Amino acid sequence: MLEVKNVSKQYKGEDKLLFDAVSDVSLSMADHRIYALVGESGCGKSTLSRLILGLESPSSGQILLDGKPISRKRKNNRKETAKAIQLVLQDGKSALDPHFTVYQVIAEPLRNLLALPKDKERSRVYELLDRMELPKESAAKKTGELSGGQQKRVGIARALAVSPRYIVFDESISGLDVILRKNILELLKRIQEEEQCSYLFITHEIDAALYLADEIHVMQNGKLIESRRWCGNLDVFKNPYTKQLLQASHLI
Ligand SMILES: Nc1ncnc2c1ncn2[C@@H]1O[C@H](COP(=O)(O)OP(=O)(O)OP(=O)(O)O)[C@@H](O)[C@H]1O
Repeated sequence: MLEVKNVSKQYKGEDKLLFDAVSDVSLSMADHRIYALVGESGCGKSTLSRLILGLESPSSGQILLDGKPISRKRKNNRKETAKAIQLVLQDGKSALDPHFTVYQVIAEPLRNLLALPKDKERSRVYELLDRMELPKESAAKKTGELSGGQQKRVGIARALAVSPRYIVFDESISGLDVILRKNILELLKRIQEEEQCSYLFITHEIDAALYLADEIHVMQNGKLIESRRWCGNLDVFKNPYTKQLLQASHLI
């Protein structure tokens, strides 16, 4: 269980005053489920994802993995957290070093976190390429030579490599055309069923959240304003802001 308990994060704004980028957020993530965090740009989604990954510390509150606080401060803790929770970033181009080959990018967490022998590492990389529907030959390509959709698949393969229990997707489908976006969403759904991991799927696109998630959490100005189990009935959403998001996506 991954638990976000009354977490706040303050930053200094341009006026030098502190403000809450994330304000008193609580969220429990069980195993084998998909959670979506939906909200507009600047509402605090990425800040919350950095806190969950232990890349930053909360100003107050706690993030607990199986009851223990998440920390990347010590090397051992960092490795344990990274094995359990992986991140897929929005933009394949900036998330992946364009000079590295696809093989190097996917093998890196296997080396750093699992220290697999070379033959096992190789077979795992090729297995992941296959599952991501990427051709074998792409292993030798530099990531900068790939299309946007292929870069996203490499980013997902890299996150999956160590079989994490949780994967945080931060705007991972934005910038794709409609067909690629649908393909990636279908792929994510299938992978989650196969791997039985949990996702925190962070997006400003509520329709994508509804396609994937078991639970929808809506964020505005750093706060969670509505959290619902998604049962396929849009009437469950009561908050006017959520309704605005649904209207903007032509869902109501
Ligand atoms: N390191 C930082 N220092 C100061 N302010 C920050 C920092 N990181 C984020 N912020 C501010 O905190 C608020 C929330 O930002 P955050 O990036 O978490 O939002 P977001 O919902 O992920 O937006 P986007 O989808 O555009 O990335 C914004 O006002 C942002 O400018």
